[in-house]
Amino acid sequence: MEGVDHLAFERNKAQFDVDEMKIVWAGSREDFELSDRISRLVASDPVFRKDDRAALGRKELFKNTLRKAAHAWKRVIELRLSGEFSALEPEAYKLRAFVDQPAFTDLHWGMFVPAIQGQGTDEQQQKWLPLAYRMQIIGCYAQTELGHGSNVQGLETTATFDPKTDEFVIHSPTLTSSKWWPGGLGKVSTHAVVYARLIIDGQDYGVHGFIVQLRSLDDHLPLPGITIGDIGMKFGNAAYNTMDNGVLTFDHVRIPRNQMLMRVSQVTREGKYVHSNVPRQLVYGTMVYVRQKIVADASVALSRAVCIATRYSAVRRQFGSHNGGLETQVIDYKTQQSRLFPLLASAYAFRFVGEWLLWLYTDVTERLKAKDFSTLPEAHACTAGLKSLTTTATADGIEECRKLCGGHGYLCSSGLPELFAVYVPACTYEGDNIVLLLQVARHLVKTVSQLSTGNKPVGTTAYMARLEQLLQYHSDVKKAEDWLKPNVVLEAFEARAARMCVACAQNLSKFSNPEEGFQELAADLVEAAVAHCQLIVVSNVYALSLLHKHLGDFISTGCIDPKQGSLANEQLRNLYSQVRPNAVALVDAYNYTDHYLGSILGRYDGNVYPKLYEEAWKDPLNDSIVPDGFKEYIQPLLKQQLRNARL
Ligand SMILES: CCCCCCCC/C=C\CCCCCCCCCCCCC/C=C/C(=O)SCCNC(=O)CCNC(=O)[C@H](O)C(C)(C)COP(=O)(O)OP(=O)(O)OC[C@H]1O[C@@H](n2cnc3c(N)ncnc32)[C@H](O)[C@@H]1OP(=O)(O)O
Ligand SMILES: Cc1cc2nc3c(=O)[nH]c(=O)nc-3n(C[C@H](O)[C@H](O)[C@H](O)COP(=O)(O)OP(=O)(O)OC[C@H]3O[C@@H](n4cnc5c(N)ncnc54)[C@H](O)[C@@H]3O)c2cc1C
Repeated sequence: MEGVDHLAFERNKAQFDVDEMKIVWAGSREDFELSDRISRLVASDPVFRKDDRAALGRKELFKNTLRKAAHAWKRVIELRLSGEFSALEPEAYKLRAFVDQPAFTDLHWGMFVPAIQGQGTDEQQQKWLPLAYRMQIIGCYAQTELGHGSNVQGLETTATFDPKTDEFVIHSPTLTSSKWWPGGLGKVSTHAVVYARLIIDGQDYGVHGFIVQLRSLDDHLPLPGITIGDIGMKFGNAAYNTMDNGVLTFDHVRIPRNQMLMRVSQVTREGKYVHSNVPRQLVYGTMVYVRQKIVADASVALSRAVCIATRYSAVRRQFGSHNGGLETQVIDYKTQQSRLFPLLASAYAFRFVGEWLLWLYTDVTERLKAKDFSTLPEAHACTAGLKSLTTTATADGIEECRKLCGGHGYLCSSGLPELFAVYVPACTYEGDNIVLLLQVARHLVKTVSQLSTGNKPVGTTAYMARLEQLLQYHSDVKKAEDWLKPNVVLEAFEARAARMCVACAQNLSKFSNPEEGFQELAADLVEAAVAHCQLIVVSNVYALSLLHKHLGDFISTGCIDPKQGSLANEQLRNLYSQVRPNAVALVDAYNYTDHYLGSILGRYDGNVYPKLYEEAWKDPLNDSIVPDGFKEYIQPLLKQQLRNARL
């Protein structure tokens, strides 16, 4: 049987309506139709070809990115995917997603524009946004420096107010204050939102955002006092090297006072600092916005990897042939199922949790407009925690999918090495995942400590209100099927998270200096934060494989006993058997084109071996039969061996 027939056979086994599931995955029929239309449009456009990326050098790769971005922008205008004075339409975002190549446009639309929208005054928005919307200026987000990324309060770039000229002087006082990493900065951006310490009359008012022009709009040369370049090759060959992450230093660069983003705080003509009656953390608002977007995107990256690994596992056969019959499909091995199916479930779970987080984010944004800041800590904790949880699981999941594809998974033509290399920095950018979990832990410990003062926990920490009950809880699971009841699973997760948080809070109270205690117990705090974030995912969807993976937590906190742990495992095995006939159909429901998947192993038609064989011959090394360098380096060796043999 050929790979093609394997997948057709698998598709016939499905026990649900794949077309209906496609709508569920997309979110609505309208979203499905939009994704379907845009993905086909991209796949059929030769400019958006991407199968040649792995063999391109950095310069060609970068120029190819500029070409794609310019072509994409042309399509956006032709298809009217962008309103003259409005932000991009969802179609444009879909186009970017299916073009599938990181570019300066991500930072322009994803951070520069949102920073002005969120932190600029109405007047500043009126001035800058129309230019940005038409891409007559191109911006980036210049926050991180050589010496500080996680610790935003530690940034060193200064913006000193000069009352004589009504300007700020932007300066990089040290080597470590060089801006380092911003995407789009290295070669493209004309402008940046630069984060710098505001200094007025010798006093330091902390980090604020400033709009700074970097390059001439005529000849693209850096403006006086500005030094810019690319920071160099990054992990993976093509991957994130399509992006010009940059370095930037300022030598006393002057900008008008009205280019400080002044929605949260202002500097008057007289040099008076005025802080509006809003939390200072609103300056971090762009990061919260992007963290939410990253969570929404995690399911996309993970589902791509799972789609490739599932289809290939159905095509691939090893061992088990009797009397010359077919060997076993590797998807039928229980070990393969126990590694693959939880990832398949996670991709769906992250899809739903991403939707939920979008709802939470939209809600907090509406409240902020009405000057209600009460849910900001919850929004910060949820975006930070779920960004950390989903990106870690997705990066690990992509790598696991590569291993699930055996040797062929290591080939670039499997699509998996590049997917991993592009995705893995998501664990670091927009907040290192451990640093973000510590922010969640801080929120949890605060919630626990406020319980005694009668403060009612809300949102995702509402379960803490039942602390007494959760501390007494012991699961009453008696048979494997009991683990199928959502409430049974949810209570176990709540009790585990609550107990881990309370244990941390109790241990912290033993320290006279809370900050010292927090440092000392950081590893436990991170685990408690993970337990809480997993609970958020579980309360939105699924769970048993997580329970099995973290069985130690559940048993050591006394929520369940070892017998109940093995019943969960038994139930998990039953579930794998139920997923098995539906696996290929479940990944078909993502509705990904072969262009988007970019993988021979994950081809929709399953025609893996002939295409792998064909692809190998396209490698530049196979352009000549005898390799370049043979005469200089190989032939002399061979001749020498011949001489030695004669001796
Ligand atoms: C080629 C094809 C092209 C196609 C083109 C098509 C055309 C275009 C079409 C479409 C384009 C589409 C575009 C797509 C958009 C895609 C977007 C995605 C882009 C992703 C790219 C990402 C690139 C990466 C960027 C970056 O990394 S930017 C830098 C990010 N940096 C960080 O995240 C730093 C992390 N550190 C911090 O956030 C903070 O320093 C901290 C760790 C939170 C600590 O801050 P600190 O002030 O020290 O606070 P604390 O003292 O710890 O806490 C005090 C207090 O504040 C609360 N807090 C902290 N943060 C927040 C917050 N954010 N909000 C609210 N509250 C906060 C904290 O809880 C404490 O509260 P309490 O006092 O109450 O305890
Ligand atoms: C591909 C990519 C694109 C990027 N794009 C941009 C951009 O467009 N604009 C921009 O401004 N920045 C950008 N960044 C920078 C990014 O935001 C930072 O790298 C990130 O916030 C992490 O900060 P750091 O590099 O200072 O890590 P560090 O904080 O130096 O982390 C190093 C190690 O220290 C640990 N650590 C740090 N602090 C603590 C703590 N308090 N407790 C325990 N452990 C700790 C971390 O967990 C990590 O293991 C980008 C980075 C990458 C990789």
